[in-house]
Amino acid sequence: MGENNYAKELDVAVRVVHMACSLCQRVQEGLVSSTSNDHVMSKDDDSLVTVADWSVQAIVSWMLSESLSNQKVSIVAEEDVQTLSKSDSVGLLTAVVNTVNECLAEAPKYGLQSPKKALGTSQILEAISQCNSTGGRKGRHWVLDPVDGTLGFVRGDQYAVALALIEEGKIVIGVLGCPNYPRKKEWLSHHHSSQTMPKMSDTSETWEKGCVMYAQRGSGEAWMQPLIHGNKKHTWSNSAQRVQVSSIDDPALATFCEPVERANTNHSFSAGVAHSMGFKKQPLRVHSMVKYAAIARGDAEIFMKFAQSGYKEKIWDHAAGVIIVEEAGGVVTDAGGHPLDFSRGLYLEGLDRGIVACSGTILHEKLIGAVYASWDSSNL
Ligand SMILES: Nc1ncnc2c1ncn2[C@@H]1O[C@H](COP(=O)(O)OS(=O)(=O)O)[C@@H](OP(=O)(O)O)[C@H]1O
Ligand SMILES: [Mg+2]
Ligand SMILES: [Mg+2]
Ligand SMILES: [Mg+2]
Repeated sequence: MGENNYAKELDVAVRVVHMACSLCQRVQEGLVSSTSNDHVMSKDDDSLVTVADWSVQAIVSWMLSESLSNQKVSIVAEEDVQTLSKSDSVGLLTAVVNTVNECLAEAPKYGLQSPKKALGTSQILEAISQCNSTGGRKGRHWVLDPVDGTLGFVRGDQYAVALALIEEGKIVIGVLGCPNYPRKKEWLSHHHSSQTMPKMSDTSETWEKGCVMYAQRGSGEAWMQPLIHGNKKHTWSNSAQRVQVSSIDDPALATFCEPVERANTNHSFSAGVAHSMGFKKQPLRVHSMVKYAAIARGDAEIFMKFAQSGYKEKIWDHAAGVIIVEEAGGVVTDAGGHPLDFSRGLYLEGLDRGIVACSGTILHEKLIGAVYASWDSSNL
């Protein structure tokens, strides 16, 4: 990964995200094939959380502390142990403990060290709850969304594992695991229930899906690795392929993506923007930061998200995706054209209306203009 200030951090982060992807695949297969949903819970805000969300947070927290123990590890992450510690969550907690230990036992496959003995419940709860940093403009903070797009995850569809490092308020590393990223970009637009694509739960080697992408600030390069698949006795090999944004700058040929759920973005506003831009294609609605991955890989040109006013975007929903798109040659700003500010704590404070990511400056300038023009005439 070249000589740089963050070589060790990036190396550990990429390996641990590979481990997390494997964990998620196993849990997702179980969820999709099971008739009960006792490994999925609702949080106080009615959003979903699963065994995978807590388990990934635990393994990332544990691995970062163990592997980078010469530094104090500050982690800002989505999950806490509130729901998991409730008296009626014993079954869930047992599932998390088993999932975490099963995953950590495989660490040597990824060139990392397993714990000497299986972690106990309290160690795992501690690893999860230690990710309670609030970030900010001083020092180093890891930013983790253990499962982004939990709804997609539960549906057997797209989701991502997102890990970034922020130093003095700036993102310096981003790693994005996309376990269901399809081999053919056309399959991104198919829901998992579609008859025309291989089933998401098909882990055979004939359909190699999934990747881990990563980038480091200022390198001008973004990279992608295939997931380590199946039961093959792989030893870690760091084969990576460079990714770059699309060169399409004609809106008529461009693909734009947006969140699936109406609750998370204003579909009719983005449809108006798309119309005035002259986009011809239907929007690509995909769960999670896989949308950023699609821009970085050149499979789509635009990502727009306009959350309801009053909703504050969280840094873990964007950090890894933003740096990967930028280093792959793209542009990410708020709807006013200003860079996103990751230095103000848990939220993207001061965000102007929404988030736009584009494959290049030509589309970006047009898009910002189209958002301004559409804003006044909309009743957002
Ligand atoms: N009301 C509202 N508005 C906007 N955004 C919200 C809202 N509520 C939640 N979230 C965050 O959206 C994250 C999921 O984004 P997606 O792009 O995957 O959404 S969608 O499922 O495709 O609709 C999701 O991330 P995860 O919780 O990690 O799945 C949330 O952080
Ligand atoms: Mg969530
Ligand atoms: Mg998220
Ligand atoms: Mg999440």
